[in-house]
Amino acid sequence: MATLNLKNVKTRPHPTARDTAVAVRPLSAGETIVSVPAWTTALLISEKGRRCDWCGCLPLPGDPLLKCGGCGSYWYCGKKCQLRQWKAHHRSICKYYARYTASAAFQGLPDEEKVDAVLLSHTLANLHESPAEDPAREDDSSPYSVFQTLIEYTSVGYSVPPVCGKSTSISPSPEASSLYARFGNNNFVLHSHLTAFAHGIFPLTSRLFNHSCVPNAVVKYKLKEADLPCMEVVAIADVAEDEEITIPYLDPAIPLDVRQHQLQSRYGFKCNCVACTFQRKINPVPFPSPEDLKGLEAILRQRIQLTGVHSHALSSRYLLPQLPPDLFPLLHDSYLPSLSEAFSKTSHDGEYALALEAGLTLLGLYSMIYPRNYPLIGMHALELAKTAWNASIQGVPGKSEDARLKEARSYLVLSREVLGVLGPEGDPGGPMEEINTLTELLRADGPA
Ligand SMILES: C[S@@+](CC[C@H](N)C(=O)[O-])C[C@H]1O[C@@H](n2cnc3c(N)ncnc32)[C@H](O)[C@@H]1O
Repeated sequence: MATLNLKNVKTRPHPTARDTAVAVRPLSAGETIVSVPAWTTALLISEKGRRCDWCGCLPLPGDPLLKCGGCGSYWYCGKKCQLRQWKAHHRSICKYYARYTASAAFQGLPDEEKVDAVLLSHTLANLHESPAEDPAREDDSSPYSVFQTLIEYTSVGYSVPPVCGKSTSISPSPEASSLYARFGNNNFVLHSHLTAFAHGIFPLTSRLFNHSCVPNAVVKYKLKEADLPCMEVVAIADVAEDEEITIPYLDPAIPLDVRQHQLQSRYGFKCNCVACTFQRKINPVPFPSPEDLKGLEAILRQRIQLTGVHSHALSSRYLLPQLPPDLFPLLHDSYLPSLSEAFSKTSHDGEYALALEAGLTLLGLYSMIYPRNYPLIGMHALELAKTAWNASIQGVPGKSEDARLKEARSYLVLSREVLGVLGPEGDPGGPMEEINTLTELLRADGPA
């Protein structure tokens, strides 16, 4: 396929990744770079019967999902979603689905692969079912054509899962093999408020965006009844014209070795982003001794300098490579998980003073590891705001009620700013609604 040239982004050759996406014009944090409807999706096993198999929406209260009368295993918001999925692929799957999912070949797959097996079945059925509507084989910008140009999965030893349909053969067809060869390193896990609910194929996004552990864009999903989920790639930093646009293929906070292994085995490349390069240079780091830890954590909290006004309290530059050597032990693989667990446990147990201290330390660590405006920072700031609010209600010693409320407000402002850059996504409600509710409660509690 030739280079792509869209409104905000185009492809440019890359020395090792074939192509990369660059901005066609300057982009601001919060701008949607591309909007790509799913080609096909498949719900996670845990979400079956909970949301619509077509549009991914949750049912409205008092309006249960409609079950497919044929297979009894697909659920829809209503007739419109059902009809659309029927035409897209369900009519060639429905009567074989029960036999397929009960088969030893399907049952033997791990859950994640079961979802990909169903996704492959949907995709193949879609190709066979709608040739007239699918301009695929001629139109070079159709999802099918773009998908066929994607880089193949290089991992050795994967096998093509069984496909649902008339044939009971477990040997994959050349078409199934060719599609599946691009699944592992190109497909996406759809999420709502950072919680996964489906796997999906978005060929244009796969064709465009490379990975970085310090990305300047992230993906989110918009859900609308009767439409397939739509992916939006959103800039989380200002991007200059011609600058590369990258997204995270995995959580940049995963320990370096695990991250590198996953990027190599699943995507076939060695990541040379600024975070990996720096972490490779300083690895291995010692675990901080209990005596040192208290002092290092205090420094981390000071570095945040949460002024109580806005996210500009967090630096706009990516600071990890400037980390003073004294603080390197905080990058030990087991430190972040233990700190995160300490925060969850203490806030769950109502030990709010301890939770607020651990939570602020964790915010300090996140702000070093993640780029500014990374959604998880906003989610964590919201948790901290709720914890500070609870501490104010409980009259937790150590600070006055007013000081706790002020703390809650400052975390809330940070959370709103960071999640505001991402904008609305996923299911209704979620963090933005929680931020609005808490803002009202805090307003009722007197002046800032
Ligand atoms: C979803 S595609 C990205 C688009 C791809 N560059 C292309 O030209 O079609 C994923 C593949 O791109 C390559 N890739 C992505 N990020 C990379 C990076 N940071 N460094 C090197 N290769 C990368 C890998 O081959 C990976 O399997």
